[in-house]
Amino acid sequence: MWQRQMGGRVYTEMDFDQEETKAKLLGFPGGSIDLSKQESGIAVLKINNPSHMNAFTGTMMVQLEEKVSLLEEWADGKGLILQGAAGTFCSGLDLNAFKQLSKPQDGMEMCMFMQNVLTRLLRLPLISVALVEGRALGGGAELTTACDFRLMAPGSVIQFVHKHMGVVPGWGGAARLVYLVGSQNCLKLLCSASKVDPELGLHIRLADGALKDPLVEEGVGTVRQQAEKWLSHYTKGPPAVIQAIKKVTLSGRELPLTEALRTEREVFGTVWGGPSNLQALTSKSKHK
Ligand SMILES: CC[C@H](C(=O)O)C(=O)SCCNC(=O)CCNC(=O)[C@H](O)C(C)(C)COP(=O)(O)OP(=O)(O)OC[C@H]1O[C@@H](n2cnc3c(N)ncnc32)[C@H](O)[C@@H]1OP(=O)(O)O
Repeated sequence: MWQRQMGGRVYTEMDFDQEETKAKLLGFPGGSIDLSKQESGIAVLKINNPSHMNAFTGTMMVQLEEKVSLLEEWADGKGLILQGAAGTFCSGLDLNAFKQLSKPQDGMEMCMFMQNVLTRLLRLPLISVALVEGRALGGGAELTTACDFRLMAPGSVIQFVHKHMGVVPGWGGAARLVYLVGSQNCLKLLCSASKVDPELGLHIRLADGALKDPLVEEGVGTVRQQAEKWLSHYTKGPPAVIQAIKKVTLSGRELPLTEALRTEREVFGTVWGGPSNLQALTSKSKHK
């Protein structure tokens, strides 16, 4: 159950032919998703298509799936920052691809593919942060909700513009948004397609932090440095323990209580009597 719920995807081969969808998506090229893993255990995933405000092409969807697979296997990983290239987050689906995927069946297959990938992204045993600079529009706004936390840079905007496009979120963004801000705020954001700036983001709890402007406040570091510092408060310690914390949090969030409790026991068993636990006991640590 744990493997199926936590590691698994939403849709299986019974629902759609993932390989056929991948092949179709690769027909919409442009941009890339770049992964860099740091020794600190923090990785950065970069959405890279700056000439189109980091719009998401089919190739980028396939590359995101590949990079998520690599991160699932990263034993030393603790944290992840999702960032757009060139000072902006992501302007959503590449509208050129949209023109060619406009049949409902094509749209649903793309949604199934993206829901699988973004669910796996959210379920990574890493503490993940979307670093929002510039704009996160449409599918880009949905992407921000596939991370554990959102940090907003000065002047940044998250906007669920779907209504203006005559659609609703399809990459799982509505389901995750309800979880984050509640159904009342979700309805308001989707029905108004209004802009969420850092102040509003903090108010409705879509954002977990507002970053400082390095051009205005001296010595605060770039927004990326600020995000790394923010994340480092939550990733101090050995990877096995940080990953275990993410797993018990996810199981509490996703599973019925009895299953969540069983999962918690299993995860507990992976750290109890482990090196960090024994070291803490022998050093008689005090929590003053
Ligand atoms: C589930 C997916 C979801 C849905 O189905 O609803 C979507 O994500 S749909 C896409 C939602 N996003 C948009 O509609 C974005 C539309 N674009 C804009 O609003 C503006 O381009 C903006 C605000 C992102 C940037 O405006 P600015 O004036 O700063 O720059 P430009 O408009 O000149 O943009 C530069 C360059 O980028 C191209 N661009 C921007 N976004 C997209 C996109 N989503 N797809 C394809 N191309 C995009 C824009 O056309 C310009 O290209 P150029 O060749 O220079 O004209």
